[in-house]
Amino acid sequence: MNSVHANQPLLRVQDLGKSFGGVKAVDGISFDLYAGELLALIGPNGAGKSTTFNMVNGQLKANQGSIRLAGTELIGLKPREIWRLGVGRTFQIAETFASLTVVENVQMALLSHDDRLFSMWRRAADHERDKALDLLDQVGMKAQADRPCSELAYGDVKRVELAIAMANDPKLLLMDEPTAGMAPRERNELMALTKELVLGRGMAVLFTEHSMDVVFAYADRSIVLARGRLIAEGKPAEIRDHPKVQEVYFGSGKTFEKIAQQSADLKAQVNAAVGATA
Ligand SMILES: Nc1ncnc2c1ncn2[C@@H]1O[C@H](COP(=O)(O)OP(=O)(O)OP(=O)(O)O)[C@@H](O)[C@H]1O
Repeated sequence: MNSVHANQPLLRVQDLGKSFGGVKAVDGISFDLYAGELLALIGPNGAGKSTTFNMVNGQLKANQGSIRLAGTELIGLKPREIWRLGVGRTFQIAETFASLTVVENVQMALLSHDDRLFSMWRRAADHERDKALDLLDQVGMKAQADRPCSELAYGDVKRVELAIAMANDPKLLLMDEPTAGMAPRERNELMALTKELVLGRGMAVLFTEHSMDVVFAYADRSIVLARGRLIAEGKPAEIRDHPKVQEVYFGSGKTFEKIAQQSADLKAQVNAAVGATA
């Protein structure tokens, strides 16, 4: 399945495993992720998605296997070291500083990247404001730079979170349920923007997602976990038609065909309405 890629993978995960007591939360999974790709990590509840995610960002230490970023082994490194190597992640709304303005939030992130101390905050108001504005421009939020984050609509907060994640100039961005709690139109706009950033910056995104319409519309490939094992990998159509996926993931009567059609309809409507490029 990876033979179409001429280059080396940015992220190479091999035989990765993690147990909690007797539970094998992740049981020997392997996958590759290439620059310029959005890879969805999907599967039913308890499949091992969060555990996998947290091993990649260093919050959890793997029991077995290997996670290499551009050839560098990440297992054993601290989360901050992994972040410094270029693995970023988006943080939820509660973790932005709601009382600060939009641009100040991004400046805080730039400050952190440059390893300045929080106590230097008084000088941070001037810290790389232009760079912060440029990041906000990339997510379509420059015009709202001086508004407090607390006043923003939810979809706009998500855009600011993306700008904050970009401050570290990540090679790999991890997004945990990026569209949770969003309306369909907002979901599509955020994912279209994410795709633009991936292509524009040549980075890669690994994201978990429960909304299959988002996965089918925006993921270049998906990997499917069930009970800690990787049961399928491929493009949306390959996932949709995979018998094992149908068996373990969709016992609910909601067919892939319906979801795929909803996803295509929704994307077409949004593109027509906002002129978005996906
Ligand atoms: N800290 C922990 N201690 C013990 N068991 C854990 C821990 N974290 C996860 N597990 C178990 O590991 C398995 C995988 O959990 P994980 O949270 O990775 O799944 P998930 O696919 O992210 O699920 P969800 O979609 O519900 O968030 C589950 O059986 C879970 O109960």
